[in-house]
Parts: sequence; C-alpha cells; structure tokens
Amino acid sequence: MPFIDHVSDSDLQRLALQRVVPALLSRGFCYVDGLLGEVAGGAVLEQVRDMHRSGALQDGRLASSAPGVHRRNVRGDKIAWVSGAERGCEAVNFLLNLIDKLVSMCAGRLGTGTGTGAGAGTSIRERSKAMVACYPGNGTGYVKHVDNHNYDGRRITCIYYLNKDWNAKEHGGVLRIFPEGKSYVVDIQPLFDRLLLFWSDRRNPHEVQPSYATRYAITVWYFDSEERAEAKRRFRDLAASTSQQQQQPPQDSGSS
Ligand SMILES: Cc1cc(NC(=O)CCC(=O)O)nc(C)c1Br
Ligand SMILES: [Fe+3]
Repeated sequence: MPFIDHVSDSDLQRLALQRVVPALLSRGFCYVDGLLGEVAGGAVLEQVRDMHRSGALQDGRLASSAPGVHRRNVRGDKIAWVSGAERGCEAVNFLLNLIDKLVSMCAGRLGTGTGTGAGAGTSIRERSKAMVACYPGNGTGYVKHVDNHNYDGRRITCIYYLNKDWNAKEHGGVLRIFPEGKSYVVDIQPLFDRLLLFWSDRRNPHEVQPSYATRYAITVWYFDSEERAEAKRRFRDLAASTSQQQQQPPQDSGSS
C-alpha cells in the first residue's frame, strides 16, 4: 500500500541541516519526534508486532536477574536482523529508506567535527542491516556500554522507537546516555515514532533501564567508510595470524 509521504525531501533537508547536524556536532546526539506520522509509524509498529507474534524475534541475550534474587537467567531483549526486503517488512523498508536519506543529507556536513581524528572527516556510505529489538517487559534492560568501543567502523547509531503511550515512571525502559566528559546524563523515552541518532563511539556510553512493558525499537548503525575498511583489514590480519598459529606445530614449552 502506498504510504502517505508524510515527510517530503525538503522537510528532510531542513531537518538534517537545521536540527540533526547542529545537535550531533554540539551535543553528540539528537532525537526527532513524529518522523513518519501516525499512519506510516503505525504500519511499522504492526509489522514489528507481527514479527514478535510469529516468533521471528529470538536469541535475546541472557540477562542475569538482580543479584541476591534466586539466580535464574531471564531472557533479555529478543532481536531479529532484517534487510527490509523481507515479506511483511515493507513499512520497515520505507522507514530505512527515509533514515538513509536523512543521514546522507547530514553526512557531508559532519566534517572533522566528529572528533575522531581519523582522516579528513566522516564519509558515511553504508550501514548495517536493521536490528529489530523487543524487551519483553520482564524487568530486563541493557547494561551500560559503548556501541563502537574499538574502532569497528560504526559512526552513527540510529534508533527508531515504536512504543505508544509509554510512561517511564510506570514502564521504565529509558535509554540513559552518559555523554563522555559531561557531569549530566540524558534520559530518552522510547516513544512511538521517535528517531534518536548519536555518535556510536566512546562519546556516548548508554544503558537501557529495566523495562516493565513490551518495548520495541529498530536500530541501524552507519559506518564511516575509512574506519570500516581499516577494521575489516585488522580483522582479516587477525584471522590470518590465528589460523597460521594453528598450522604451526605447537612450540614446545621448553620446560624439561
Ligand atoms: C545488540 C545490541 C543492542 C544495543 N542496544 C542498545 O544499546 C539499546 C538502545 C535502546 O533500545 O534504547 N546496543 C548494542 C551495542 C548491541 Br551489540
Ligand atoms: Fe547500544
């Protein structure tokens, strides 16, 4: 079904230049509410709910329960990786295309301000598949971490939230960002039709606080081409060197 084109290219251009780029450069994160609008946003939510109902969201990480509580492992978030081309993902694909357009309109203007010191600036031309995630609402969250803590190439994390009538006081599930070197934290509610963008590296450690209602989100990571290529080279060298070691006979320890 043809989605209502809620956001025109000129809207996106304005959003990129007047909101997203300045915020990323000055604060390192930015969120936009009402990205797709009720109809298209609702279509994405329905498709994610269908994935959840059909069991497509799996292999969540084991989340240990609170210390002291009888130590059973409870399931954390459930995820599925989608390209958007899958049947039943048409609305997700529409979302991904829109985010791609928005990020490409920003990419040329994120210059050397990214503070990575790597090369002349950020050339973002590729991204990961989309990670559809569901926190089941059993009190699990996601421990504090950095997405790209070791130059794996990821430059911008984009998270699209899908949760209607979310109330953090009752449902928890706040994404808390701890901006590097700042004395304050930033609490983001995972609200329906909200798009959050932030630098994936050490500038933005973050955690998901325990969620007490079903919490859906779709995440894509955009790569800096140079850093990604370098990370792939490093990974190939590592793989090559470890496989060589396996081929060589184990060096005797030299002990008598
Ligand atoms: C699998 C995986 C999930 C996440 N998710 C979040 O940080 C949650 C953000 C939110 O839902 O608000 N991050 C990493 C680095 C990996 Br890997
Ligand atoms: Fe993360």
